[in-house]
Amino acid sequence: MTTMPNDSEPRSAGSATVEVRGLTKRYGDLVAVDRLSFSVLPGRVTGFLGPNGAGKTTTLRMLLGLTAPTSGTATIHGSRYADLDEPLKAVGAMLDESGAHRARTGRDHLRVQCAAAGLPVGRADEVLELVGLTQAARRRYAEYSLGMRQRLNLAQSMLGDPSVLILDEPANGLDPEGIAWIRGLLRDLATEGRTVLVSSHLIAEVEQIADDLVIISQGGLVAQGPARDVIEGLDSAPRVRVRVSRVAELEAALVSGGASVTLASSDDGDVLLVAGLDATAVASLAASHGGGLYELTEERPDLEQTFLHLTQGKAAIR
Ligand SMILES: Nc1ncnc2c1ncn2[C@@H]1O[C@H](COP(=O)(O)OP(=O)(O)OP(=O)(O)O)[C@@H](O)[C@H]1O
Repeated sequence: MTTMPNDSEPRSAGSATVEVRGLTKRYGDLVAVDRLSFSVLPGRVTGFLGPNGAGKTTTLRMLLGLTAPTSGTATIHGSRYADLDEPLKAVGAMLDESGAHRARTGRDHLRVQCAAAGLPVGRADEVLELVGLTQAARRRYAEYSLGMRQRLNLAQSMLGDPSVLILDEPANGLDPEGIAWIRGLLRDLATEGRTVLVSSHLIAEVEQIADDLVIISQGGLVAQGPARDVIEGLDSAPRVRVRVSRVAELEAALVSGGASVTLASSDDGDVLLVAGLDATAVASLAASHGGGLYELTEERPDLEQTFLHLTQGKAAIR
């Protein structure tokens, strides 16, 4: 896909290229990252997930040598970022803004970056093409939409043709077409053998693209592993919603039948939310104990709700 092969870096799947071990960051009394350990494999897209404030950016900044850990280690190809021989070829990063001057064109911004990094200036046009900004290359940064700025930021991270990409919320500001595009690009980059670590606070955003997931909450690890296994491990079992005339009697029968029951109110009166029994079992108990049956439906919590519940409760599912 790119024209600057970097033969010094491994491109085949194998052992982890990013390793985080016991990583901790304290700001006074606040523990932003708490003894975090995880590994990221080459040739795969790894989604780094957590709600706002979970510690994702702080972790990525420590990986990139921008924030000093309180304790623990974060390495790329076995070295701390500061010890990498050719950091721009080893790692491309996208954090916050690109730092582009508002009056400068996107192309000139990248050319300046090339010159500063000792890369051929022609590389600027290659990465602009890669992110679909060729048409806008000569427009000033001030005129770029948020989505275009994200693309330029991504182009900048690709300048050194890095084998590891660390991207903080790259889909922010992109429209649905842009999101589909970035998914395709990340997939291609991983297929080329690169390590792609991409953060998000929305599980749905990375669910379709990530091969692996690392989920954190309040600075600590909640789950990590192949995305399919992690998602299957989330408690997304359906629950049954039932409305009857004899609510208390049915509730008692459900509980003695082994269900866990939550009483909620709705516009139509009290409703029982039942987990641990399927709809047929609930219907049968409702027929014998509930009196008049007004409603019985099966609800499957959506993935985002399950993720929020998991990270708020910080229940470990490893
Ligand atoms: N420089 C700092 N000084 C003090 N506290 C900080 C600093 N940087 C981050 N924090 C705090 O550390 C915690 C983790 O923040 P961080 O930005 O890493 O989370 P995040 O998961 O990236 O969230 P978001 O998606 O909102 O950026 C937050 O409580 C934040 O307020």
